[in-house]
Amino acid sequence: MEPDETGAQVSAPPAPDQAQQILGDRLDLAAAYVAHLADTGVTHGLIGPREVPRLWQRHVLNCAVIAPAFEAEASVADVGAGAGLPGLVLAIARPDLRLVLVEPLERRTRWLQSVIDDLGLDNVEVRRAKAEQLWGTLAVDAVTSRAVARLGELARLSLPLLRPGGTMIALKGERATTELAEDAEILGRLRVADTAVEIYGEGQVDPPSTVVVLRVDGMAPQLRTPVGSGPAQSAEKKRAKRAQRRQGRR
Ligand SMILES: C[S@@+](CC[C@H](N)C(=O)[O-])C[C@H]1O[C@@H](n2cnc3c(N)ncnc32)[C@H](O)[C@@H]1O
Repeated sequence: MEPDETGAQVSAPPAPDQAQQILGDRLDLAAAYVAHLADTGVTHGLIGPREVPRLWQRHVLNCAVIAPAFEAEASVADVGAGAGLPGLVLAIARPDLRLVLVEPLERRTRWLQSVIDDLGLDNVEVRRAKAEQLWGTLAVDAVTSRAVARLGELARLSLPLLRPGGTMIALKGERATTELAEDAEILGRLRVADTAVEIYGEGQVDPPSTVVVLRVDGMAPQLRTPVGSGPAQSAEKKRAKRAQRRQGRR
């Protein structure tokens, strides 16, 4: 941790070359976003205070390295945007993209909007809703997510937001391959035609970012019942709760 001159915790800056290489001329905007995260992001309960020293390495740069995954000028919905990870980072890193941050909690959507206004970003909007409430109203090129649900449930929520031929890109970390195998049955019911695990940011961030990429034949069906309440799902919920406790999120 790095106290500033007043003793407050501040975010450890990335190595200049590393951040410059990843964010280029968008680095100043990213730094302004990190400053918001470290300040009102913490006081408003969007990010745990213990995350502050690692905002760059563990959160912002890990999200920024997936920016090359998107086609030029693609429309992208970030499901469960929370504090803007990865959606707001992508809007910063790729001004050609059009982002929709989908987040049901009002406290979070208000904070996101205030940060967007302060940064002057014009390629991102906030929608206060659950993903499933937007089925049939959004048809985007790509849907992203991080730390929202395990893969099967995430696919159920996200795939109906895609246009035919669109791509779901989920930041999944080391459990990517396991969840693909464990949730194969529900992915089949959702008409997933192609699956891949891709690594971004090798040699740029440690660890590099692992994403699951899903493509559907045509439109995915809208399944109203949440996926799974079996042992795997319960284990995932426990993992998510432990992670939230660790991060001190409310
Ligand atoms: C653990 S947070 C992760 C936030 C952010 N993606 C990150 O990586 O820090 C999960 C977020 O998903 C949101 N969420 C939960 N269910 C959702 C749903 N059905 N549709 C959209 N967002 C949802 C929650 O409100 C919360 O902000």
